[in-house]
Amino acid sequence: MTPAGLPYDVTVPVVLDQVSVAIGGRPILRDVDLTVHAGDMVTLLGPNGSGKSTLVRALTGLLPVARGEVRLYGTPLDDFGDWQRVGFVPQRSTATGGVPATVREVVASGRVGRRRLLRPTSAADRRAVESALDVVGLADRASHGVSQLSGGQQQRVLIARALAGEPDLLVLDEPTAGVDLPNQQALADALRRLKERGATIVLVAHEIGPMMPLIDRTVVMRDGWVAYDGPPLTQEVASHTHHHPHEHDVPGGHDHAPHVSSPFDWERRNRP
Ligand SMILES: Nc1ncnc2c1ncn2[C@@H]1O[C@H](COP(=O)(O)OP(=O)(O)OP(=O)(O)O)[C@@H](O)[C@H]1O
Repeated sequence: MTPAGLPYDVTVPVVLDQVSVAIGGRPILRDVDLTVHAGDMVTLLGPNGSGKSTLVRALTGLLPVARGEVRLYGTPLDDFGDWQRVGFVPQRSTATGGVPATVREVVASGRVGRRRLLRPTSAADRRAVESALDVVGLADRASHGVSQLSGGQQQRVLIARALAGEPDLLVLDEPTAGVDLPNQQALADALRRLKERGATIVLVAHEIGPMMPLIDRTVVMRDGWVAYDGPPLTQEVASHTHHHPHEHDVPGGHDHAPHVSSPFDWERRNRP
């Protein structure tokens, strides 16, 4: 309920309302306001360490919120139970490493939220799995072990797993990091098909590449703030947010986001 006692709009997939997140007592997200409208594809850009992963982990309920509220489809996260509507593709490094499963098994695990408990897989489940494998171009590898695949192909397995769940909202955390152009193109094609079905997509990315034409809106994070929220940024402007390979070497405990001289500096909002 809103403060005025009215129900929230159930057609709006994502609302972050003044959300702050702290990790180990350190503020990571500060008073973030973000609304994602149904059917939109929104990309989150920003320098390394600016809080993009933290934001998507907070909105998928993987991280607790210190202040403010996250609502999915009009329901505060604490009360939200419709998780089968939400697909999440985590950063690759945290995913399939060492899992002795076949491609088809991993993709089929994406149907778990759609199946009734302890029921055998239905024809609809099998169709969704085969179609997802097809979309990411891995139908011919379905019985291979995931660990035999390249990094880019493993990433596509995770995407197929999310697609198999036929999500209304798909959240992807850097699916293109370290992925070659053909794999990026395959991902863009998969996302286009999902979008044509009316799905809402939130994408954390450093490289936009072939996904640029699909994007409805860009949000740029800086130091845990929303620095820009508006029309899609051109590749040229987006390139100001490039990875700096040595940032991970900087000891923690202070903000290591590099200074980026770009339009975001003067378009920044939400500063105290
Ligand atoms: N588990 C954690 N423990 C301590 N600090 C963390 C943790 N996760 C994230 N952080 C810190 O939070 C800040 C934001 O990290 P986050 O991963 O959200 O940024 P990002 O914009 O997604 O960066 P990247 O491009 O590296 O993925 C960083 O300073 C990071 O060091």
